[in-house]
Amino acid sequence: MTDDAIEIEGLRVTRGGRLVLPGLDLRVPTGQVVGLLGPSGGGKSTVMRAVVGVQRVEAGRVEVLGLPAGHPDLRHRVGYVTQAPSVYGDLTVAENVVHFARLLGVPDPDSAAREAVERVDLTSHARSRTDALSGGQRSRASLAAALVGRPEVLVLDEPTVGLDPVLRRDLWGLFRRLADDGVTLLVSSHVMDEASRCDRLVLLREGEVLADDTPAGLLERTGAADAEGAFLSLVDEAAT
Ligand SMILES: Nc1ncnc2c1ncn2[C@@H]1O[C@H](COP(=O)(O)OP(=O)(O)OP(=O)(O)O)[C@@H](O)[C@H]1O
Repeated sequence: MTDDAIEIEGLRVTRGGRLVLPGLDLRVPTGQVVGLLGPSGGGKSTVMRAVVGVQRVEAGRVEVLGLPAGHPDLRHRVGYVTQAPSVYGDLTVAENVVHFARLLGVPDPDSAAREAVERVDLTSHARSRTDALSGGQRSRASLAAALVGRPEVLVLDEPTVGLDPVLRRDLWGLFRRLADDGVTLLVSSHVMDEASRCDRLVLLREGEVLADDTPAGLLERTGAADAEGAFLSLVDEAAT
């Protein structure tokens, strides 16, 4: 048994003829919130796709909960929310989440769905069709669909895009509560001020890990005042 929920070694991925990840090593400790940060196109989504087992990989090892990524036994244990909402527009929020609960074989789909909708703070919109929601509400509906199976690992690709500061704060509060319950979260973002909410930060640029540290450790190492400053200092350091 390992303390790492996700273990990546030597991951090499080419997409569209371009080498996106030349040989990535990464460990995500169980029960932590790990932020995957970095500029657009740096490979964050590609790493997440590899973790959920939907990315064709050229070389390397990706293990989740001690099993190869994408293993059928992981289907119920790993939740994934992409940048594109993954709910049916012609169903209500509640209907969508109940549908996913049934697909996952959750014992009491109605009450599990109610709880998941409540967790993402969408109870007041439970009876609204998701195509009538705002972008931020739709992405929270997708998150409820991912939460309903009570996954042990949650992979969230830019979950706070399009959310106002209050909802962003609330969502990070939810991530923290989930981690306190033992869930492991890998969360990507390019909003650097969200970095302080994470237990660990992985700064990814052009497929390379520039840093993998605690927020405090990162600031100490770079002497920067915030994550953005730390990131820029590491980019400069890498260029020299
Ligand atoms: N469907 C695709 N086909 C070919 N190449 C792709 C595809 N999707 C992404 N790429 C390439 O892979 C590289 C990494 O993309 P990726 O989406 O992993 O980055 P990212 O860090 O998640 O970016 P963003 O923050 O914009 O989502 C980019 O250079 C991109 O052009």
